[in-house]
Amino acid sequence: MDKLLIRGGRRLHGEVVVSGAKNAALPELCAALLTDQPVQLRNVPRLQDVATMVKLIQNMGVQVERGTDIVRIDAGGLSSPEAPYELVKTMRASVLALGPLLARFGEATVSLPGGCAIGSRPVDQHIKGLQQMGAEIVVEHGYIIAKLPKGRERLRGAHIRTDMVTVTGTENFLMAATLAEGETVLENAAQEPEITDLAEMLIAMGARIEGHGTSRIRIQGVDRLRGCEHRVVADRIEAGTFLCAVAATGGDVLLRHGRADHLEAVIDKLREAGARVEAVDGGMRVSAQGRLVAQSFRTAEYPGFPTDMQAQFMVLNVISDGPSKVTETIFENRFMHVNELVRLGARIQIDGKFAVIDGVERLSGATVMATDLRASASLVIAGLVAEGETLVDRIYHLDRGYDRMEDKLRGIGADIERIK
Ligand SMILES: CC(=O)N[C@H]1[C@@H](OP(=O)(O)OP(=O)(O)OC[C@H]2O[C@@H](n3ccc(=O)[nH]c3=O)[C@H](O)[C@@H]2O)O[C@H](CO)[C@@H](O)[C@@H]1O
Ligand SMILES: C=C(OP(=O)(O)O)C(=O)O
Repeated sequence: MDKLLIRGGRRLHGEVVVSGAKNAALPELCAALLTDQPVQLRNVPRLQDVATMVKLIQNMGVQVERGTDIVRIDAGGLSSPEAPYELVKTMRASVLALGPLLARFGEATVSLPGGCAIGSRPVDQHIKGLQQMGAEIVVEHGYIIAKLPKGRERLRGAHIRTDMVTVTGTENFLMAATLAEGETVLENAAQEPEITDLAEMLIAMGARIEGHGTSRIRIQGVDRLRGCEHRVVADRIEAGTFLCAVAATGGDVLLRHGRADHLEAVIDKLREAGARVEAVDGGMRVSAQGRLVAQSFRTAEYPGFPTDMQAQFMVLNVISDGPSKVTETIFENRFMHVNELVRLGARIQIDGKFAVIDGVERLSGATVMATDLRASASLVIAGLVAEGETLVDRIYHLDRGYDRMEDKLRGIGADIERIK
């Protein structure tokens, strides 16, 4: 199992190119299932999750060609609308195949993603919404088995209001609705930039969508969609992770392609903490020196503070002046980095969804274990500031969602190496 060895204490300087967003590329690979024509995605990040999604759709009979950051998908010959457990178990986003398969083929069998480290993560809202669109769905033997009633050829438009804001739920409905009969209205829709990016891709395929990027999306179903070319939006969470890394170590880095307008909640907190972050031509620039001031925050749906940035920002609080309180409102079990940070010298108390942090003067390197994707990123940042050597174990979590993170960090001066 690969590990990362980090010798902390280096300031970061230079330029990093931000990759395409994992959370846009994954639904967009599934959106390609909506048409029998070729789709070309550019700026696709090189991640384990993308490789898993490619395997998943290839397993359905879809042709996929991969270049460095280009993926060509031809779902013209899709023969088996099924997502088996072996492929779904490592990646919850596989549930995104459900909406497109149902919409185009009138049937889909997708393994339940199951629980994962950060929380229970049910998909009840996905199922309820697709049922409202006329699908008959049973959950049997760990699989969501969905089909249209006899005599029906297409899903039908519906008015869907989910109990909570759900990102992949909104994406499933959005994709399903493009080929449904009539109008679908999504209320309480997620507003994440990845939803907007997916909607733009679908529009390029011929879909009729309005209101994406707001909490109310309207979709008029069309008979068929065509192929398209689409560039995946920059990964705001990868960019945010680098912002936190530079703020923690000190230094000055240009994040090429980074979108400051997608990270306002994080950037506001970084500025209040004492870092400089500015949007510049073609990206954003971050610089920091000396100790920062810890910032309390609570996670929320976009445009609030992203839960996917909670662990990384917490490291900043750990080594900044003053007490702070972090409230995790989206997932019930997303503080697993805390015990590992404590092993590096952090002072953090958890009480349910609250973490109370007392800034310390320094962290000291140790062996720590990554437990999920963003927890891994937070341990890497902690390793960059800790004195001595930090060994981050189980980085397969990190590889799920970061495109060559250690190469990018080394490129801006970090002392970090992968140990096989
Ligand atoms: C591939 C992808 O895009 N993943 C992102 C997506 O995950 P994902 O789409 O899985 O997260 P959701 O937005 O659906 O989850 C939000 C909350 O709703 C709950 N819920 C959701 C659906 C459902 O049917 N029932 C239910 O109870 C979840 O357990 C969670 O508490 O949004 C999360 C929240 O921003 C991010 O952390 C993930 O990185
Ligand atoms: C939780 C995350 O991803 P996923 O929904 O794919 O597990 C994440 O990207 O931080």
